[in-house]
Amino acid sequence: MINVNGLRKRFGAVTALDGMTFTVPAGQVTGFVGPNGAGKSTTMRVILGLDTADSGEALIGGRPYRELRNPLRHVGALLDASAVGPSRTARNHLLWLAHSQGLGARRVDEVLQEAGLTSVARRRVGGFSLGMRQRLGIAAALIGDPPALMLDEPFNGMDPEGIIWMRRFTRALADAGRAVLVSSHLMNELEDIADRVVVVGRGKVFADAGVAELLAAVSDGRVTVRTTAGGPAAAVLEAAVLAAGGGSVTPAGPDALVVAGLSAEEIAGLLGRHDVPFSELTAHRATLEDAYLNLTRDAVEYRATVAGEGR
Ligand SMILES: Nc1ncnc2c1ncn2[C@@H]1O[C@H](COP(=O)(O)OP(=O)(O)OP(=O)(O)O)[C@@H](O)[C@H]1O
Repeated sequence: MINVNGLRKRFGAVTALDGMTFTVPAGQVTGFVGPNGAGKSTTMRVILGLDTADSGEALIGGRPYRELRNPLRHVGALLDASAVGPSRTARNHLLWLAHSQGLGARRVDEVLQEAGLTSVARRRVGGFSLGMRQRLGIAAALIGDPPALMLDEPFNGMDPEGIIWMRRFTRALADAGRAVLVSSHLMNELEDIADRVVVVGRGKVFADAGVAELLAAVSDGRVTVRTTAGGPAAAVLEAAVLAAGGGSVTPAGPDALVVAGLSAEEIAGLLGRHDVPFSELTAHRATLEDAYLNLTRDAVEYRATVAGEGR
């Protein structure tokens, strides 16, 4: 588990962190979302001891990074995928890292395999695409088989196939019991992989909540019914909505109705019992992007952050 508690950090006149506080629990993907300049990278750098906070603390498994012996066995990070020397081969880069942590070549070959890099292991990193560099960054983060991982904008610059791979991989890392922190400036990148999201702006946490809870808050429970029997369907559903004490049935085009106040299961049962034919029922699914907009809708301070700090 990673604990970040009251981190403050200034760079000259810029306040990068302003009391940043959150936890990254084991077995979950925690999304770390906010606009450019919100303080995500600085937080990760402080956790990893690459930057020092002016005050507050960041703990990995209860200890600050600088107190960890063989730190890569405690936490792995994907920060800047372009940071590897271009003339090194992927395998040599990982061997060097492994040796620094008292690990051998066997572990290197394992992580190369896990990251899907075995076939290019002896190629120079200078010729790697950004996607391959991201995979190498993941292999490096995993070298010490750490219980905690931090991935800073892991989807940046990846092609669609790489994005799918990275999403599945991230999810699997958490399912295997690790604490995983994934930063992104786009909420929808975290759809289906994050269990929780920590939304940040101007160096502090703006919202910290479970994804299921966030989606439930914005889900309006509407269902679209596609049917050629619009009249009879509307009659049956309007009666049911009335009996349920609230909701609505609204025509939407020549062969569709939008129903609020009844679940898709209830609608299917009702239409079936009344022999009203239908070809499709679609429950409207709220997205994380909807949740993000809902969270930040009333926040003047946050809107100002979003509008003013794009790089
Ligand atoms: N080394 C530095 N020197 C001066 N200012 C810095 C430095 N590092 C970060 N900052 C500033 O601190 C603030 C937070 O930056 P940070 O990179 O942590 O944000 P971020 O949320 O990770 O955004 P991005 O997605 O753009 O990386 C920004 O205003 C940034 O310009």
